[in-house]
Amino acid sequence: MDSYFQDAVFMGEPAKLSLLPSSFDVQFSDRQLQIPTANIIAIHVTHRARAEVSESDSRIHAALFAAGNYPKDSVEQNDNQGEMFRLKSFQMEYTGQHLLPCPPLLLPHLPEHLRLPPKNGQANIHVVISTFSGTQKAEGFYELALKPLLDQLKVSPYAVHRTESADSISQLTRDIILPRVNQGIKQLIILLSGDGGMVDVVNTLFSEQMTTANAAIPIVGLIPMGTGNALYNSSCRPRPNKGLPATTTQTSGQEPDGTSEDQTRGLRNLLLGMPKPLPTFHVTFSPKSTSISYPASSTHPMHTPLSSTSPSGTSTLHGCVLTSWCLHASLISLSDAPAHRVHGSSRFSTAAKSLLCPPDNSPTHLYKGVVSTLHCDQSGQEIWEPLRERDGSIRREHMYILATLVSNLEEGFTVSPHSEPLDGKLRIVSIGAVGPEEVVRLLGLAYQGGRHVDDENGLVGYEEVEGLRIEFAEEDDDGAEDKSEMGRWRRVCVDGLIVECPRAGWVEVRRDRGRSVVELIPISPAECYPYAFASDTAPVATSPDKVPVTTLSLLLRTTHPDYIKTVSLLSTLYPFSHPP
Ligand SMILES: Nc1ncnc2c1ncn2[C@@H]1O[C@H](COP(=O)(O)OP(=O)(O)OP(=O)(O)O)[C@@H](O)[C@H]1O
Repeated sequence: MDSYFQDAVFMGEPAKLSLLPSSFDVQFSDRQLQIPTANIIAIHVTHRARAEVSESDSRIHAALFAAGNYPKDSVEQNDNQGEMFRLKSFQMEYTGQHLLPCPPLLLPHLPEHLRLPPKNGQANIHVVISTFSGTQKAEGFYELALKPLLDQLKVSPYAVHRTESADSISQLTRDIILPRVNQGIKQLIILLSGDGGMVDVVNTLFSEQMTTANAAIPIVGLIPMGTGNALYNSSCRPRPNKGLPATTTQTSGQEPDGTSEDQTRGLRNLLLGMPKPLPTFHVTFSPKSTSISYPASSTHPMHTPLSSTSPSGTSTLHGCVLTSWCLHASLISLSDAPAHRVHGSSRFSTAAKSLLCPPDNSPTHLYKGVVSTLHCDQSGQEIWEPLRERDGSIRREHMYILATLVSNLEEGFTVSPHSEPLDGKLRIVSIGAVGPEEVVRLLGLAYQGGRHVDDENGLVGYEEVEGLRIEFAEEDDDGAEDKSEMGRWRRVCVDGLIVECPRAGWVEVRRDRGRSVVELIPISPAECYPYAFASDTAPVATSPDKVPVTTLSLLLRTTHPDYIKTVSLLSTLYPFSHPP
């Protein structure tokens, strides 16, 4: 294989460096170190030498940050849930005229959003740790990976906020972020959470007054700490099934070698990505709709009336991921119930089982109502059209209804394969009255890169729409043992929030067309051009009076075979110091 080599000193020891599509290689005289490219956060130029550096002394100094996840008590575990992450730096120094040839990962200087100065003594970079998200790993990730990275990069002062209740992120947004937004002060929120944290930020900014002209929309850098992380998996990392261009360093016909992966959990995007407006939608609920939650102390759901500012009594929520009804909404709602929460991460499968094959042997529920989609014709005229059966009749029973702005609901579940990161297009996925085996088969195809939308039997509807309306024809479920669950078939999910509509109620979803309230740092340029590391890439020339010092940041995973290989080498050279 043709490759580019750079003579170097790596942690004080002579070595040859090369950066290939799949790995960063350090070749010592007696051994080799290989680090997967997927774990590289960035190569950071921290210093450029003065003009007095002579041509004969054109050494380039570099430091390498490495971070990895490892089991809590140094015990190897095989599931992702048990892993923790950490960051580590390595110093490199290399000679010659060229900077390490990896422009997509090169960070010549900190991006503007990490250089936001404090104002009146208050930091404008906020780290928000959602302590309950996912399997509660956000605090550990902050301490072991994010904090050391921010500190070593010497980013502007930042404030750290930890959630203490389900309302913490909304409160922070309302009390601290929003007033500064209105003063025109640019802020960065580094959000360690699942989709729920983003929904709280978005809804608070929509619900509170954002004075128009002067408002400075906050930027969000998302660090995925939730269960599904739909927004992150759709907009902030490349999809595994998306093909990448071949390069001269690849043997013809070879699949890309894991290079499309980004295992840095949002840290690479934070350093190398450019903020983009986050598309959103709004959902209007008929009067008397209630949000559903399960308080820790109770096995019964709590119904809280949605607030309404409309004279007609309707309520509005905003979202950036999805609105669903039928199986998806029931699944999210049921899996949150205490009876299923006790199953931990397998609560979704136990909830799915009880919905598809009810324990009392009753048939799988088919959801009753009329669902219409909204399109605009060429003159901008709005046209509502109900979903129909093949014979042209209006469809009145449904199994799966989901409108989404994103491609993936979790890493491997591609619900909307045509959705591109932040493209702002609302797409609906619909399945009519099919049995449990069929719906399992169809949704299984979504795990194969979204093949369900091309189902040969034409059972899956998939189209881009402007909006969606559901008119419920579900009566109360008299069979429900718990009377507070009687309206369960009229529950809708908006980005994880569950709302129950009254009998004969309705829901309407529309794309937001106005100004975004948040900018998201999406997929980084490094992900778009991962093969620019290849040998045919022209190295970045550096004149002798511009000698950069760089930092290479890596995130390593203990369970990845490459990591185990790498760490066994690294640990003999530079032992990790485990936290107390
Ligand atoms: N200290 C806390 N006490 C109570 N609730 C909290 C606390 N911290 C966070 N929460 C709530 O926990 C929920 C976490 O949701 P989030 O979406 O971040 O994670 P998730 O549901 O595990 O992941 P995803 O939505 O990606 O599947 C949010 O509703 C948040 O408000």
